[in-house]
Amino acid sequence: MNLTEFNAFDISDSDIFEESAPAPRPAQLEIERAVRMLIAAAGDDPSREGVRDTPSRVAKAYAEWFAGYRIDPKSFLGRVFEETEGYEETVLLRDIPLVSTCEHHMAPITGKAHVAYRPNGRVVGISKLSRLVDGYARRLQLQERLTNQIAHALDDVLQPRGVAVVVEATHGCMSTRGVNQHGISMVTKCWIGEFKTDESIRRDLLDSIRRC
Ligand SMILES: Nc1nc2c(ncn2[C@@H]2O[C@H](COP(=O)(O)OP(=O)(O)OP(=O)(O)O)[C@@H](O)[C@H]2O)c(=O)[nH]1
Ligand SMILES: [Zn+2]
Repeated sequence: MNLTEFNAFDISDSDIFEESAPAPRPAQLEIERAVRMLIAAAGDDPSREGVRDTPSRVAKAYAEWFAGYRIDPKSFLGRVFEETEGYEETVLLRDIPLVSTCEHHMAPITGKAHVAYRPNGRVVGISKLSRLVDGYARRLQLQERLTNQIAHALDDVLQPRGVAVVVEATHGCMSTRGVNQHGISMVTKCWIGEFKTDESIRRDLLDSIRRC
């Protein structure tokens, strides 16, 4: 897509969803123009003092909310450590804060992810698990896809004996519009390897997530 020819209504799915090579994004001024249109559509006056700078703020916010299109989250797992002293039990990073955006309504998804793996001689720095979650979350997402992407990335790179990802999140599109229901959370899970085949390992993990 040529930026100089950009029209806000011409973005196609392939422009947005190319996995490894994200498409160029609309220029700042084009985003601001679209946001002014949305302010007017909401029924307000885009030239009013209070909202005059809102389009540029929203453009900046987009860069944060959708930073995940600019990176390959798997690259965070590039550094692995092999001196694990034979540690073979589950490694769990619990309660990773999650901020994402629902692809159906562009409403916030907020919650927590729990990411676990059973090492096969190699471990990663635990902060990289948080970065991995954030990298996939900062895109337009379905919770199911997000859960699977995190798990399969960890499995591909680390090739551990098992991977488990549990995501619990609330969807703004349910709490602020539509059914307008608060206090609901969606729970999604992905089990790979020993977490899928061994029920006691899975149960032990769920116990650890609920509280050590
Ligand atoms: N499975 C799944 N559904 C989601 C997710 N995020 C939002 N949804 C749902 O996506 C659905 C979209 O349904 P539609 O009927 O096309 O849209 P809608 O008319 O706005 O639906 P309502 O939200 O029921 O008003 C809704 O049921 C949302 O609750 C998600 O991560 N996973
Ligand atoms: Zn939604």
